[in-house]
Amino acid sequence: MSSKTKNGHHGVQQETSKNPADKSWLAYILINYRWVFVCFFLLPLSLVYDVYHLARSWIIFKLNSAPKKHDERVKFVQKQVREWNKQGRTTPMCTARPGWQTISFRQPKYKKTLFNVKVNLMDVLEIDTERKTVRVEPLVSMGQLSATLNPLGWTIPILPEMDDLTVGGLIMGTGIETSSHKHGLFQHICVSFELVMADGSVVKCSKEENSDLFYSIPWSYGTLGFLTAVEIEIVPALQFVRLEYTSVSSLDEACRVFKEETLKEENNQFVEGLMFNLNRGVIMTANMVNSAEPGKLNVISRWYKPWFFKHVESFWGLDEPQVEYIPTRDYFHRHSRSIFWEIQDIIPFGNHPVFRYLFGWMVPPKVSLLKLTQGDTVKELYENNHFIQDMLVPMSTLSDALLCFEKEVKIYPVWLCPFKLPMAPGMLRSPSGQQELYVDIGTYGVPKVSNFHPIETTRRVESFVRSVKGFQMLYADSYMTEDEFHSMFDHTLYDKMRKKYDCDKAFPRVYGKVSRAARD
Ligand SMILES: Cc1cc2nc3c(=O)[nH]c(=O)nc-3n(C[C@H](O)[C@H](O)[C@H](O)COP(=O)(O)OP(=O)(O)OC[C@H]3O[C@@H](n4cnc5c(N)ncnc54)[C@H](O)[C@@H]3O)c2cc1C
Ligand SMILES: NC(=O)C1=CN([C@@H]2O[C@H](COP(=O)(O)OP(=O)(O)OC[C@H]3O[C@@H](n4cnc5c(N)ncnc54)[C@H](OP(=O)(O)O)[C@@H]3O)[C@@H](O)[C@H]2O)C=CC1
Ligand SMILES: CC(C)=CCC[C@@H](C)[C@H]1CC[C@H]2C3=C(CC[C@]12C)[C@@]1(C)CC[C@H](O)C[C@@H]1CC3
Repeated sequence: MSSKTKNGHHGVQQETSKNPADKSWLAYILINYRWVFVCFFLLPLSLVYDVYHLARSWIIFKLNSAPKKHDERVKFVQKQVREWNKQGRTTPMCTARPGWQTISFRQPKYKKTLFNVKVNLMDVLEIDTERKTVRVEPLVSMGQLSATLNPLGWTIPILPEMDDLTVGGLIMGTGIETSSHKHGLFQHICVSFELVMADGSVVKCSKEENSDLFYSIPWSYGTLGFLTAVEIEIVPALQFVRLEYTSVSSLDEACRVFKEETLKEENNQFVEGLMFNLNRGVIMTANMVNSAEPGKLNVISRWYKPWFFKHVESFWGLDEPQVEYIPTRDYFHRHSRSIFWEIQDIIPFGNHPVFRYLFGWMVPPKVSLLKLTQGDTVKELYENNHFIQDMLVPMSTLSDALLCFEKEVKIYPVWLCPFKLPMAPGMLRSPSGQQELYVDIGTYGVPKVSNFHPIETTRRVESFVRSVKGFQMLYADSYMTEDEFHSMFDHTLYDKMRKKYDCDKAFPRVYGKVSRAARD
């Protein structure tokens, strides 16, 4: 199992076995037997939560109440902001969405002290097949959106894979998927935003209207205004994805094949890599198709199917590329069931066929519920023995970046996802001023190096990323100083918009929200 430490212990057990005397029996049980709580309590609860949400969306969709209610809901957001103005603008604002519900790694501390504004807008508003757009409210999740669009034969061009990611979070933060080499980041498929600003007014922006505001919203983390609706591009969705797995056996080969496949933009709608160690990986390329070759269909969402990353690993070492067909929606959410590979630290036997056949239909536990119930002991354990980061680096530095991660954390699998960074104003400026090819390197798990230190190691990795003109995804822990943060992200347009829309007293700055100090 990838989470075994150097000396062979499971990551979650490492802490207790090192210092058994330090831990009370309760802590020991909480850490080593978290699976008992997860399997018998969280899994059924997650299921109930999902069924409730699905039923609610379906009823609203069928009753068509969402479009009519939208204006009313926006007025409620405006009312709260006007109230805040009346009260003398004393404490800055943030959304009232509780920290445990978010996918971001930490529970934001600032939620307890800032003025909380309820932005409970969670419905698909309109699908316009003529203009090829879908209009949604910010709490619409990726699972909800794919369930709505796919049966109608549509999808958004970039569908980040975890079901519970929300449109608002993906715009105010960022979103990426294996189609990003063609379409860019989530922000690049957005057509327009509707926001409630600090003075309570509603402002719409797009490339044509209030374009400065439009370009400064992505990565602003809710510090320019409250998002109330978004128009996103849609593209036709075919029934299946034809997936080709190519095994690579050295770092050079991995980087070469990954780059070549990414550059074949017209041939490959989706490109992804999983490295199982520095010299062993599988590069996947995929395209949507309408039919599957007989005997090659693999419905990976079925409850008894193995975790997707394990399935991918089984292709390593094969001489010829292997082909299979996966239903499109299953492909989009292929890493949801195993929370990438994080589930193996939570339910260590979760990929065993007996478990899959008996209980696989309840998996995964919801990230939000895991966060809510983790308690201080497990939180500390993750803090000290775990590393969750996505670093966006230029494709030309992929090999160096993988070497850096090997030296600093040695966590595998490593997720590789290419994306194009178009030339556009905003926080994420391409250093050359031209469109550039980047790659997201995702590392989630227990470090296998002896000198891992959560702060120092992360700071060294952050420093490497800055040195190659890369960017850190900010849902995870960032230990950069404010100056370092400013050297990574271009704040020029952001500062201009903060001034224009009088945000200083209204919202914290981005750094104030994403730095480790602002999070529990
Ligand atoms: C969430 C939602 C938003 C809507 N927004 C608008 C709107 O902005 N303007 C407007 O004129 N009508 C809107 N409608 C009404 C929709 O166009 C009617 O429900 C449609 O005319 C139903 O036609 P049907 O019975 O032939 O299709 P059905 O066979 O009932 O439609 C197939 C599926 O597509 C869904 N659907 C169809 N059209 C839309 C749409 N435009 N947006 C979202 N889902 C759709 C249906 O709810 C159904 O689930 C919306 C409906 C819903 C559920
Ligand atoms: N494949 C991918 O791309 C993946 C992306 N992620 C990351 O996860 C995060 C998204 O998680 P999610 O739980 O959806 O979002 P979060 O609730 O974590 O929100 C992220 C930020 O967006 C702000 N925000 C959200 N909605 C609004 C709104 N309506 N108006 C103003 N600000 C808003 C939040 O502000 P506030 O603090 O005020 O609540 C917060 O600062 C992103 O940071 C993303 O990068 C994680 C996994 C995979
Ligand atoms: C694909 C991209 C860009 C990112 C994927 C990141 C995710 C793998 C992580 C984002 C938040 C993480 C959390 C956990 C696992 C890994 C993420 C989903 C936990 C569920 C791990 C167990 C802890 O008790 C709670 C964590 C919450 C956040």
